Amino acid sequence: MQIVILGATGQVGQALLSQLPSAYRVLTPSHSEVDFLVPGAISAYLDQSAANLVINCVAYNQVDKAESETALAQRINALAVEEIVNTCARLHIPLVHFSTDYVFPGKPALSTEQPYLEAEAPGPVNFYGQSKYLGEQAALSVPANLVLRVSWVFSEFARNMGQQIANQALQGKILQVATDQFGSPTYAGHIAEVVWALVPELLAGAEGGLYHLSGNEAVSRFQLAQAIVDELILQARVGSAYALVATTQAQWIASTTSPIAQRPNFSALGCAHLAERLGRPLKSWRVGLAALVAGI
Ligand SMILES: NC(=O)C1=CN([C@@H]2O[C@H](COP(=O)(O)OP(=O)(O)OC[C@H]3O[C@@H](n4cnc5c(N)ncnc54)[C@H](OP(=O)(O)O)[C@@H]3O)[C@@H](O)[C@H]2O)C=CC1
Ligand SMILES: Cc1cn([C@H]2C[C@H](O)[C@@H](COP(=O)(O)OP(=O)(O)O[C@H]3O[C@@H](C)C(=O)[C@@H](O)[C@H]3O)O2)c(=O)[nH]c1=O
Repeated sequence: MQIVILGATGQVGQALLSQLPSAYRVLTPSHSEVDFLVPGAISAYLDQSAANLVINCVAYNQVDKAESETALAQRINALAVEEIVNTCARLHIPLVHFSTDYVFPGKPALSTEQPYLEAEAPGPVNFYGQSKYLGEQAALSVPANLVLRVSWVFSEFARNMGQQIANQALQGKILQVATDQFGSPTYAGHIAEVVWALVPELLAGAEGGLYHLSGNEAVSRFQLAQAIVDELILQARVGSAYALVATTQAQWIASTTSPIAQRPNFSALGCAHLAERLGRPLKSWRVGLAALVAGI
């Protein structure tokens, strides 16, 4: 079986490759080989690929910049996804695609809120979320396609918020982190595990659908950063006296000079639906902390 992974240099792409089951041959075209900004490039590549399944990890992920670079975000997160969906449908092969918690407007910033379920109405509050919403809806127009909404992804691969926090702490910088934004962190290695568990069903013709996939626990940005610092201390990478400074989103926005997009206050994802399909509970995001820190 031949699988095409688009965006294999990103953190989810690298996690998928690091756990690639030996049963599959994989093609990983580079950004320049299949540039999502070039209409027709994706279909031309997939047409000659002899793929049995496509996994799309490409995204325009810069939440703040997306507010001004709307055409770029729209092209990569929505229009290019439509092109993948149409090509996969014509070739009669399934697509695995990723969406985000930022399709939701957010609930009040309280750790006691119930995580979002798939049945709840989206309503993005920023352009990144809006473009991802259009992309996921295009993918879901074909029943064979699987869309996994993931959130606050971190890993030992590529650039991500977890690495940013760890690097700043390692440099001894004072790190101010918001206590009033809640979400569910997701370890990219766990995303890969789940994808490879579901691929055999998809290849056998099972329906895809929409599922939430996260580390199954709502925490604040501050709690996530604290967990990373605790791991740095545990691995003796920073001294035990290192302390984070609690802040609020409003203070964080006020302290930055560049324009900031609005973000949901609480966007944790509830994963019971996916756990049922997998026949096992989702793993905690905390399983990825040791790998994150060891990789820096
Ligand atoms: N990161 C996060 O916190 C979250 C991510 N997601 C979703 O998960 C999925 C995977 O994200 P993640 O792995 O973090 O993303 P990354 O930002 O780590 O990787 C993005 C990938 O897209 C590629 N890419 C960017 N622009 C183009 C283009 N014009 N043409 C072709 N390739 C391009 C990059 O290639 P190169 O590096 O070579 O330029 C890279 O391989 C995405 O759908 C994302 O929206 C959802 C929620 C949270
Ligand atoms: C870097 C930093 C962030 N923050 C807080 C404030 C702000 O709300 C939020 C922004 O951080 P980031 O820019 O890293 O996060 P952001 O880019 O908004 O992260 C999102 O990325 C996209 C791709 C997704 O799909 C989402 O699931 C989510 O992971 O974190 C701090 O409080 N202190 C800091 O030093």
